[in-house]
Amino acid sequence: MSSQPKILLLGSVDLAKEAWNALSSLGEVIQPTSTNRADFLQECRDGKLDGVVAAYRTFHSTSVTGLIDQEVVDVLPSSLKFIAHCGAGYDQIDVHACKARDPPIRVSNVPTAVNDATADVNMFLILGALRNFNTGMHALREGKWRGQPPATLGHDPEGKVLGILGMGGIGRNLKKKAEAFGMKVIYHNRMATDQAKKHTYHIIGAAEFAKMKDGVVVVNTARGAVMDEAALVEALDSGKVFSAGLDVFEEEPKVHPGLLRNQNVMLVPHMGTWTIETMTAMEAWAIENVRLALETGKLKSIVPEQSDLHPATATPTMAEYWKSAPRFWCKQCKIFIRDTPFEKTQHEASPKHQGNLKRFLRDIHRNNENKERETQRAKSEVERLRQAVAGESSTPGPYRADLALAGNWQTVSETKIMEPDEVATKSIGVRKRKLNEEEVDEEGEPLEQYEHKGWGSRMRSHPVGRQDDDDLDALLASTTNLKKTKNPKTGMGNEEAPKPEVLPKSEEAPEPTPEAASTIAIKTEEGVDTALPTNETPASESAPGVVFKKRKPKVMRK
Ligand SMILES: O=CC(=O)O
Repeated sequence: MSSQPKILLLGSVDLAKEAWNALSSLGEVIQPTSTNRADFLQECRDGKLDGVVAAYRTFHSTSVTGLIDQEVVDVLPSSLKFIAHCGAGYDQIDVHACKARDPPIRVSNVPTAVNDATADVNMFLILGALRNFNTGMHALREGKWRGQPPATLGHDPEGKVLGILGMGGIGRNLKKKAEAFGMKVIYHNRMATDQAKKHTYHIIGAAEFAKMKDGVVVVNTARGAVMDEAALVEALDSGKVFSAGLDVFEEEPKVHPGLLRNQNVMLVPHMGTWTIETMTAMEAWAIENVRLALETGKLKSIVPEQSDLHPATATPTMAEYWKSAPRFWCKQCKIFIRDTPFEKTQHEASPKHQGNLKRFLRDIHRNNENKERETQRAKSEVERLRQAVAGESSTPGPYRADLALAGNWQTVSETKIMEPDEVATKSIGVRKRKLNEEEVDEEGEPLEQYEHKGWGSRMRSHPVGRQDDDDLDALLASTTNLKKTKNPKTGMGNEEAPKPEVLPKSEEAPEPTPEAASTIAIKTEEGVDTALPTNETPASESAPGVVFKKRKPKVMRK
C-alpha cells in the first residue's frame, strides 16, 4: 500500500522474524544502502530515507551509522519520530539531542527482558573471579593443567558481602541469585535526577578503588565507561583488586592490554544477553515499540530521559492508512480489529483474546453437555411413560394414542376426516366403537381441562427432534401441567406448592367453556355421538384430531 509509512531497519532482526514480518502490514520496511557512517549521513542528506516514521536499531548497526549523536540527529529525516533500540543500554544514542530536535525523536529501549541473562553473567563473573578460574582454564588450554605455579586458591561466595551499584531490574535479579549463594547484599542507587543520569562515566575510578578493602573482587556488566579501565588495571597490578570479571569495555571491541595480560581477570566479550530466549524477547519487545509507535504514536518503553514527551500524533499517511484498512470482527472479543496478518496475530496472542476464546469454547462445551443431558432426560421420560403404559398406567385417554401398544386397542371404524390435500399435512382421524354409556364417560375425559403449556421451556427449545418434543409435551402435559396451572387467586403458577400428580377423573372434570370447546381436538363421525356430551360444536369447525376409546376389560363388561 503506497500510503503506508516507512520503517527503517538499522541492523538485523535475527530471531523474532514472525513479529517483524507482520510489521510489513503496517509500513514499508526499508534499509540504508550505505555501509559506513559517511555514506549514511549522505544518504540522509539526499532525502533517500524521507518518509521514514520509525527506525528499529541494534547495537551492531553502529557499524553503518556510528553513534546516533548530534551529527546524525541533524540529518535524519524530519518524518522520523521514533527510534526503537533493541537493547537495555542506550549509550549509543544521544537521547537528549533526539529530544531537542524539532520535531523530537522519541527513543525506546528494552528494559526488563535483559534482566535474567545479564544477572546470570554477573553471577558467573563473580564466581569465576572469586575462584580465580581464569588462571586454571587458561593454563589447561596451554597444556599446563592448573599452571606452574598453579592458580592461587580462590574464595567461596558464602558469607561474603556483595555491593551492587544500581539496584534496577538487573540489580534486583542479581541480589536474589547472590543470596542463593550465601552472599550478603548491600547496594547503592544513584539519585534519580536527570543530572545524575548523565554522570555514569567513570563513577568507579582510582578514588573509589582506594576506599575499598584490599583484595576486593570487581565485576562490571553495565557499561565499560562506568569504570575507569586504566585505574582498574593499576588497582589489579597493585593487588588492591584481587581479581575482576568484565563483560563490557570502554572501547568495545577494543580491550585494555593491561586487562588482557592479567590472568586474574575473567573477560567476556559483551555476551550478557547472548541467549536465544533473551535475544528473542528483546527483539520482540523492540518490534512491539515500532508497532505501537505507528498505531498509537506512543512507545511501550520510552527512555526515562524522555518520559515527559507527549505521544506523537499519527502521521497523515498513517491516518489515511487507518481509514483504508479493512476491519475484521473478532466474535470472541466482540470488537473490530484491522484485517491484517499482523493485527490478527497480535490480537490472537493477546491475553484478552485468549481468555475470551477459552470462555467461548467452554460455553460451547457446556451447551453441548446441557443438550446431551436434556436428550437423556427426554429419552428416560419417554421410556418411563412407555413402561407406565405397558403397565396400564393412568395416562389420560387422549394421549394414549401415542403410547398404545399392539393389543391395547381395538379399531372399530376409520373415517377420513379431512380433505385429501389436508390429509397430506395433518392426520387421519380414527374413531373407536362406542360400546355403551359407561364407556362414553370413560371416553369423555375432557382434553381441554389440561392446560397445555408444554413440558418446560428448556425442553421446548431443544433443537433435536421438534416432533419428538411435541409428542413429549403432549404426554407430559397431563402430569406436569397440573403443577403449572395458574393459581386463580394469585394468577401465578403454583410451582411453589405443587398439587399431587393425580389425573382428574372425568366426573370431576369441569365443563368446557364454549371457547375451550371450540378448540377441543375431537372430530365427530357421522352417526356417532360426540365423546363429550357437552360439546355442541359442529365437527367441521373443530380442530382435526384423534379420539380413542379404550376397550373395557372383559370382567368389567359383564
Ligand atoms: O548490553 C546489553 C544491553 O544493553 O541490552
